[in-house]
Amino acid sequence: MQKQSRIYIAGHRGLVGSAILAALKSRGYNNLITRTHRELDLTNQDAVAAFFSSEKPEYVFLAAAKVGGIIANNSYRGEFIYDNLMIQNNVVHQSYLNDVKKLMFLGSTCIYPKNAPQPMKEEYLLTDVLEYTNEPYAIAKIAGIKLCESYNLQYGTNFISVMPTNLYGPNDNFDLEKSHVLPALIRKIHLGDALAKDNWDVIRNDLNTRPVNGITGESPRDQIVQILAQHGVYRSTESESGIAVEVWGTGKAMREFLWSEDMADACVYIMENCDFGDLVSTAGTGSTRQNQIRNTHLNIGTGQDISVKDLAFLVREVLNANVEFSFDTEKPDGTLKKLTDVSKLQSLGWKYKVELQEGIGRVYNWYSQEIKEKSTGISC
Ligand SMILES: NC(=O)C1=CN([C@@H]2O[C@H](COP(=O)(O)OP(=O)(O)OC[C@H]3O[C@@H](n4cnc5c(N)ncnc54)[C@H](OP(=O)(O)O)[C@@H]3O)[C@@H](O)[C@H]2O)C=CC1
Ligand SMILES: C[C@H]1O[C@H](OP(=O)(O)OP(=O)(O)OC[C@H]2O[C@@H](n3cnc4c(=O)[nH]c(N)nc43)[C@H](O)[C@@H]2O)[C@@H](O)[C@@H](O)C1=O
Repeated sequence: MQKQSRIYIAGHRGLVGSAILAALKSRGYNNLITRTHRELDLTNQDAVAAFFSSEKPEYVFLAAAKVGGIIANNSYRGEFIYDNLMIQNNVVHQSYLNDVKKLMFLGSTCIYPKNAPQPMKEEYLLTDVLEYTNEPYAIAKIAGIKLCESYNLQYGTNFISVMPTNLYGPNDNFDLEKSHVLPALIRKIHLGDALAKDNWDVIRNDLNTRPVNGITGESPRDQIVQILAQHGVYRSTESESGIAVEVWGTGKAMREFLWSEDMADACVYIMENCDFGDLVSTAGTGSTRQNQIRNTHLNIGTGQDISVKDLAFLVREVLNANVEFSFDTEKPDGTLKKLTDVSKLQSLGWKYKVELQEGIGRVYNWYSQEIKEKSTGISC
């Protein structure tokens, strides 16, 4: 990529897209193309075709998708499969028709079988059944990998698929129902600590920044207490601090977390240094060659994981919060372990930098700062 190349970042306001946009800007790329969801609905075939033919991007980062945590994936199954298939079909196909030089498709590690051997190598794709809670999303993502691979093989395109582990960072989704575990725990523990201290300014500012089911910081206290309890933050005589924060599932599920800016760094690094041809260049002949071509996607992760229970303890420690935890075993655990094997990416020369504890501190600072700015109207 040249500094003046026309680079389209689809999903530039999201967790990953915003980090990719910042990473490109900081490296001096100066011809960046963005559209919000409202400006360009990527599920709309005609709109996407018109956009590509007028903007003619040379490089594409496809970080737009329907994304959510375990309950959102399980509840909105139709939307997760339809939106993601439509977005990726439209963007990948128009990239081919408009001679895009290189495209990066973002998948997810949930493409691997539920009981895949650990750590999960790229070659474990399509070797067994998927985790049911996110099967529609995973099937859409697998279709995206195969779309890129098939276009590369038939049309000679240069489309690369990466499979990131669970990500976190600024601009994440902190919705208490639809978000992923790390932002959900940060927010619940933040609110629980404020409730323990009877710090209503903190609670009200949080709800004014992100209302919960229509309840804002201006709502009466009893309604606020009720809505927090519905989302697993409540007063409890059984806990020492007087506050319980509910953790979904047994707490035994293991997850691997990567800081979003590290993820963006990896994406730009791969786009700058790696082509589809490099990923198949070591392919042999016959069935060996076919197996190699089948597994040209790249895992992106840290190679380290933590149980959900220990994650809750770690978040509490970083936030210095005074809450106890209860476990809602009616909620699903999902895949019990999904640790990425990152040896392929490391052999290409990339490794993560930000450790989980540091990242949690950084994202909490971002979260607190955003609440401060929105509640005072003063931008720092
Ligand atoms: N978050 C995670 O832990 C992980 C994410 N990934 C993958 O990384 C990618 C980015 O995820 P993440 O940043 O977390 O997601 P976010 O939900 O934070 O952002 C998604 C972005 O997609 C845009 N978008 C969604 N639907 C449409 C649409 N129909 N038309 C146009 N734009 C749309 C949104 O636009 P707008 O802001 O304008 O509404 C938003 O900017 C996805 O492919 C996801 O599957 C993979 C593994 C883990
Ligand atoms: C990125 C990834 O994200 C999703 O898969 P997931 O990793 O299962 O998602 P999650 O972050 O929501 O949960 C991780 C674990 O954490 C537990 N958990 C505890 N307490 C809360 C909680 O309060 N909220 C949430 N969301 N989870 C909680 C939860 O029960 C589970 O055991 C899919 O989109 C998948 O397709 C995908 O790609």
